[in-house]
Amino acid sequence: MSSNRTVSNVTPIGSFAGRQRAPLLPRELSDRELALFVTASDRREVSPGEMIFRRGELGRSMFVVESGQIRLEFGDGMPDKLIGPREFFGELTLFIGDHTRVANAVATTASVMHVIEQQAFDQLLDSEPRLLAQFMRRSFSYLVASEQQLIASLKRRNEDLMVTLDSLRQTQTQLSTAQRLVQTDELTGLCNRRGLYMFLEHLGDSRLPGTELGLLLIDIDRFKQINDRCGHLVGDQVLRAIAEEVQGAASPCDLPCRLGGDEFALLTQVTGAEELASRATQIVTAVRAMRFPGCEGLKVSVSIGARLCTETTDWAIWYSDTDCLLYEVKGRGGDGYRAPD
Ligand SMILES: Nc1nc2c(ncn2[C@@H]2O[C@H](COP(=O)(O)OP(=O)(O)OP(=O)(O)O)[C@@H](O)[C@H]2O)c(=O)[nH]1
Repeated sequence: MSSNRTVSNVTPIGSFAGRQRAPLLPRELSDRELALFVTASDRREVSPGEMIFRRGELGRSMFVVESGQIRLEFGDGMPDKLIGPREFFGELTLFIGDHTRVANAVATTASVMHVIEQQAFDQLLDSEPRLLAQFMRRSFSYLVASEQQLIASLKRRNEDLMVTLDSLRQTQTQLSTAQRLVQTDELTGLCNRRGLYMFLEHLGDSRLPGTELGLLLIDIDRFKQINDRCGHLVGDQVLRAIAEEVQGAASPCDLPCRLGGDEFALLTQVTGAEELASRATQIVTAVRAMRFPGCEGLKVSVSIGARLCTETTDWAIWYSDTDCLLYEVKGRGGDGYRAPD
C-alpha cells in the first residue's frame, strides 16, 4: 500500500512517463490525473486470464492500467471492451459507492494495474478537487455516451429482430400456402391423393368417439364418352359438380378428395353401415339429377363402393376391398352403390 496517498505535486511517473498524447482517448488519463492516481494507489500485477472482478460483485476500487490489457465482458450479447495502458475502469464504484459490477474484468495479457480504493479517492477529492471534478465529468460524459450508444444499438437490434420476425411470418404463411396447394386438387378444390395420405397419417387425432371409419370410392360412369361428346370443358364442369356433391355429403371431420381423373373418395366417420349407405345414396341420387346447359340431354351417373374400415388394416386394404365393390357396380352398368352383404 502506498504510504502517502495525498498528492499535491503531480508529475508522470514509472512506465507512464513521457507518453503524453493529445487528444486523450475517452478513457485515457492525462499526465496529471495519471500521476495523481498512481501515487494514491497500490500496484498490482495480474497474469493472463486472471479475473480481476466479476459481474454482480460489489465494487470496492477503481483500476488504472499501466501495461498489458484488460477485457471487460458485459455479457448478454453486448460487445466486450478492451482497456489498455493509461486507461481506467471500475471507477463508478468510487463515484456512487455500493455499486455492483456490470462486467467481468479479465486480464488478456500479463498486466500491471494501479488499484485506487475509496478512502484514497476521497482524499484526492479533498486535495485536488478541480482535477478530480474534471476527471469525473469526463468519465460521466463517457458513460452517458456509452449508454446512448447502447440504447441506439439495442433499438437497431430490436428493429432488425422485428424485420426478421416479419420475414419469418411471411415465410411461414408462404410455406403453409404452398403446403395447402400441394395437397389440393386444382380443378375441384378438394384434397388430392397427397392430401389424403397426409390426412391418414394424422387420422388418429381426428377420430370421433362412438363412430366407425367408412370409405366411399366414387367413379364417374363412362366419363370418357362425356368428354368426347361434350368436350373437356363440360367434362371439367361435371368433375366440379360431383366434387361439390361429395363435399356436401361430408361431415366436418370427414375427408372428401379427388384421387385423380374421374375417381373420388370420401373417408367418413359414421355410426355404422346404415349411415354409410345413406351417404352413398345421397351422392348417387344427386349426381343422377345433374343437368348441364352446355350439353343438353347429358346424363351423368357414378358407381360407388362403400365399406366400413377396420383400424387394424390400412389404406391399401381399404382401397382394394372398396374398389372391388365399385367394380361390381360398374359390371352391372353403374349408377348405384355396393356395400358388403
Ligand atoms: N375433362 C377432364 N377429363 C379428365 C380429367 N382427368 C382425366 N380425364 C379423363 O377422364 C377419362 C377417364 O376415362 P376412363 O378411365 O376410361 O373411365 P370412364 O370413361 O369413366 O370409364 P368407366 O370408368 O369404365 O365407366 C379419360 O378420358 C381422361 O382423359 C380432367 O381433369 N378433366
